[in-house]
Amino acid sequence: MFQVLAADSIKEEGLQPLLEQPDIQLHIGSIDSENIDIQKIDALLVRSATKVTSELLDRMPSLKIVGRAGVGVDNIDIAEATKRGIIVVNAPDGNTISTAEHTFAMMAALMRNIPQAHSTVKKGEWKRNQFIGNELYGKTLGIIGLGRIGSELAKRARAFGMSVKVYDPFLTKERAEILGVQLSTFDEVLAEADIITVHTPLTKETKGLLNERTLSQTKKGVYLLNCARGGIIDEMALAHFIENGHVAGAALDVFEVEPPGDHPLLKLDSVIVTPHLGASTKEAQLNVATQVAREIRTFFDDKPVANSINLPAMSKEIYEKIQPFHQLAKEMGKIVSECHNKGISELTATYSGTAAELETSFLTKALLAGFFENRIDIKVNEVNAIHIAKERGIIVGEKVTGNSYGYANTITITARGDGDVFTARGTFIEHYGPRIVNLDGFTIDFHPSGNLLYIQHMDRPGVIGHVGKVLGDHGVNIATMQVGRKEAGGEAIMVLSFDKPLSDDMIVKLESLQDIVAINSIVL
Ligand SMILES: NC(=O)C1=CN([C@@H]2O[C@H](COP(=O)(O)OP(=O)(O)OC[C@H]3O[C@@H](n4cnc5c(N)ncnc54)[C@H](O)[C@@H]3O)[C@@H](O)[C@H]2O)C=CC1
Ligand SMILES: O=C(O)C(=O)COP(=O)(O)O
Repeated sequence: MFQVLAADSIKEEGLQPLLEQPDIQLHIGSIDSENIDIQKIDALLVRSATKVTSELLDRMPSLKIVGRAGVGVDNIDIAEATKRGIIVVNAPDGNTISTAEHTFAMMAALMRNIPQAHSTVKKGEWKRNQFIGNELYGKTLGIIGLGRIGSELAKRARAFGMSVKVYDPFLTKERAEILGVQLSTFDEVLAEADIITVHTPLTKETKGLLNERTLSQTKKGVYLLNCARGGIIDEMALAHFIENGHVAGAALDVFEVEPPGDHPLLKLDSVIVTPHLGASTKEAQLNVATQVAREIRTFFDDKPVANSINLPAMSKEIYEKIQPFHQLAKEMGKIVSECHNKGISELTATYSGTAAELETSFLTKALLAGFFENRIDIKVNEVNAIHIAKERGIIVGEKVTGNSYGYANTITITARGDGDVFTARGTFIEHYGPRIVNLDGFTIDFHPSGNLLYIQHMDRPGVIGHVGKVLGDHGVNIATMQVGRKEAGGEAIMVLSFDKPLSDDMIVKLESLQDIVAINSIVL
C-alpha cells in the first residue's frame, strides 16, 4: 500500500486521482501531524510552505516522489532529492493565468492607490485629492522573465495600451515578435520602464537581481512588482529606494521570509502587499492539485511522469518507444554487474540503429541503475544513477555507432577496471523481445529474464554433459541453455535458465566440476 501525504492545504477536490484507490492510503495534514508516520510516506505533496530540506529527507527514508502543487521548487532541495533518487515533479501551468491576473490586479491597484484609498474610506474618510493615480495606458512595462506568467501578463498589458519591454536571456526574437513585445537588454529595461515586474524563478542568478546598484539605473518614479519570489528584488535595497523617493511604490506578493513579520517594507504607505496569493484561486488550486495527483498515480503505475524536475520529460509516445530498450538496458546493467563481479572504473554504453535514435542518456541511467542494484545498499534509479557513479569514481561514457552487427539495434556495455575489460551486447527484436547476443566476446543468444547461470568453462568434451547430469541428479530442471565459444578447445561459456533460483549448494557442486572456470548466478 502506497502512503501519500498531502501537506500545505492542497485542494482536496483535486486529489481525486489518489482517492479510493485500493493501493493508496492518502493522508491529509502536515509533516508535523502527530498521527502521520512520515518515515513510511512514499509520496509527499506540497505547496510553498513545507520546506523539503535534506533534514526532512533524512526523516523520510521511504520517500520516492515529491509533488509540488505549483511552479516554484525553490522550497525543495532538488540536489539532495536527486542524490537520494527521489523524483520531484511540479504542476507548471496550472496557476499561470491566476498569477498573471493577480500581478495585473496588483499593478492596477498600485497605480490607482486602491488598497490605501480603500482603508481610508472604511475608516469614514473621503480623501479624493490624496489618491491621484496614474493610467496604465501609454506606460512602458518592463518584464524580467517572459515565461508562462510573464507572457500572459504581457498580453494583458498590451490590451491595456501599454508598451512592453522584456528582458529574458532565453527568449528568442521570434517569440518576442509573436507576443508583440520588445526584446531588450537588462539595462534597457531598467532605464526605460515606468513599471518593472519580475517573473523569473528564484535562482543564484536571479537572487538580488534588483539591488542597490541596478535599482539606481531605473527611472526616477518607477514602480516595482514582485509576484514571483521573495529575494529577486533585494528587500532592504527596495525599502531604501522607496524611502529616498527614487522608487514611487511597490506591489509585493512574496517575501524572502514568509510571513515577513515586522518588516521595514510593511511600514511604507506606497508598498502594497498580499500574502503570496498569486496562485490562490479556486481554479488554479484545482488545476495544480489535479496535475500533481495524476503524476503521483502515474508514478505508482510505473509509467513516466510528465513534469519531472530531475528526469527528462517524455511524451507517452516516446515512452512507449523507449520502454523495451529501457528494460533491456537495466537488465544488461545487472548482467554485467553479476558476470563481471569486480570493481570497475569506467562504463561505456554504445548505441546503434533504432536504439541510438532514442533518449540514450535515459537508457544509460537505467543501465547504471541495473548495474548498481545488487552492488550498493541505497536505491539507485534514473534520478541518482549518474550522481552515484560519480561518487564512486566511475567514468560514464556514451557513444553512438553506425555498426549494428546485423541487428536493427544494439546496446553494448563496456566495463573497464584494473586492466580487465568486460563487454555485453543486447538487442531488441520487434515481436520477439530482448536478447543478449554477446557476452565477454562470446557470441550467444538468450532472453534476459528469470533465474540465470553464467558458466565460464573450457571447451572440452563432456563438460556440458557433466553440468546437465549434476543438475538432473538433484532434480533441477534446465529451462533453456545456450553455449558459446571463440575457438575449438579454448574458453567457452554457457548460459542456463531455470524455473527457480539455484541453491548456493548446487552452485558449489557445479563449481567443483572439472574444466569449470567460474559460475555466476543472475536473477533478473
Ligand atoms: N506568487 C505566486 O503565487 C506564484 C509565483 N510563481 C513564481 O513565478 C515564477 C515564474 O513562473 P513561470 O512563468 O510559470 O515560469 P517559467 O519557467 O515559464 O518562466 C520563467 C522565465 O524566467 C526566465 N529567466 C530565467 N532566468 C532568468 C534571468 N536570470 N533573467 C531573466 N529571465 C530569466 C526564463 O527564461 C523563463 O522564460 C516561478 O518560478 C515561481 O517562483 C509562480 C506561480 C505562482
Ligand atoms: O506555484 C508557485 O510557484 C507559487 O508560488 C504558488 O505558491 P503556493 O502553492 O500558493 O504556496
